[in-house]
Amino acid sequence: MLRLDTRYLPGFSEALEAHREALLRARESLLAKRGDKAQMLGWMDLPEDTETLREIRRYREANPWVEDFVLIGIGGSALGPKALEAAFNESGVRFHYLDHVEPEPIKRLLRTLDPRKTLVNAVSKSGSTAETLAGLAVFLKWLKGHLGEDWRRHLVVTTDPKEGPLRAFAEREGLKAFPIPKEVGGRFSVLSPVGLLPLAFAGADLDALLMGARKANETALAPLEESLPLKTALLLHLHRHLPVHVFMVYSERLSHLPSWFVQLHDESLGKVNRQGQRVGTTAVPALGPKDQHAQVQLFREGPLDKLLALVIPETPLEDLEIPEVEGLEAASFLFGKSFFQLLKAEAEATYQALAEGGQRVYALYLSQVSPYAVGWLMQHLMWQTAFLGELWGVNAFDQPGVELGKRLTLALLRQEG
Ligand SMILES: O=P(O)(O)OC[C@H]1O[C@](O)(CO)[C@@H](O)[C@@H]1O
Repeated sequence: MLRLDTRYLPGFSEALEAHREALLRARESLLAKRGDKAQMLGWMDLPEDTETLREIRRYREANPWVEDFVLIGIGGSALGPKALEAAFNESGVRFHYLDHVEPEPIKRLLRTLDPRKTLVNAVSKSGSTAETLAGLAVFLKWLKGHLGEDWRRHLVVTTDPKEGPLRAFAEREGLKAFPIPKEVGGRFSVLSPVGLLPLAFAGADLDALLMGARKANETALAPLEESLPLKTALLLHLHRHLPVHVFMVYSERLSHLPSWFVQLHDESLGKVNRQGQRVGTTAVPALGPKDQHAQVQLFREGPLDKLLALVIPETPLEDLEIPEVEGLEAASFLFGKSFFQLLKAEAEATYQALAEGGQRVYALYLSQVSPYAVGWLMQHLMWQTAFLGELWGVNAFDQPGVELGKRLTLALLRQEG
């Protein structure tokens, strides 16, 4: 269950009414593009795709020997799986992410892994991302060197169904390859095989995850008063003059979720709009309660240039009591209380303190940090982003601004010979 709380933003119901027409128009114009594959709206249908889920499960069952799972991918090809696996790994399979190009940690990882127990998953929608291909090349050499002809069983690819160098390579070598539907972009791909394959190896409850995402789809299409993503899109729209959007999550298990959201929000919405104006707000990741001891001072007394969203769980899956300690009476207010009580008190106190400090802040309450609720939350945030794209007059599904950096990197490498 996901619930929006706007208690510190009086006048929100009136604003919702005042923007009714604009919001419904934004939704209509988004949905009108749904049939056109080039519009990249395939993420809306991923929660219904039970066929792919079955195939992923079959593959997982056929490979019970996996103890280490190396995901080579970057951006949308790694952030979603990382966020969910960190929260819901039940299997004990160890996950390693090659979403960087720093040589030392790669060499350290290779020294610790047993190739016979390692499955490498190269993930790239385009199939041509430099960081990913570099990592793949190193792991390929390592697998071949240790396993000889058996290396193919240890490499699985997730990429475009037909195009790109990675697809061509998988076909040439006869590798197992899962498709990322053409009409699904990287940062919207967490519920495609990009996320589902690693999560199957993590033993996460994929049915619940997809069920939660379907619930988000239902609320996205609901009448305005019940349409959670239209409401949160409006909150961001009303505050678009504030340059910073803090996304603060009160869950250690969800510590990677803010980074996933940052890519989704920034890469989708930070653009030149159809009128030639630069638009977008800068998402800042934050984790409670850790960032109470790092960023909250700034959030509370620094510039009033932020809209903050706090994600707060309402109940724990398991709780832990804080026992009494003799001689530590200074902490007696904690004794007999539970860790979740402490977490909740800190979240609520910060929520209030930020509002009283004059910041614009709202909360998204998660019934529990469960696959169902988090699947709902992630799909909800994708809808929010898509609606904002309509409201801000940008294409939320492309990323023209990253191309120049890629071209310059290639030019530099060529110059160096
Ligand atoms: O999945 P790919 O094609 O390797 O791309 C990785 C990332 O690079 C980008 O294209 C640019 O940052 C992202 O949109 C994407 O998630």
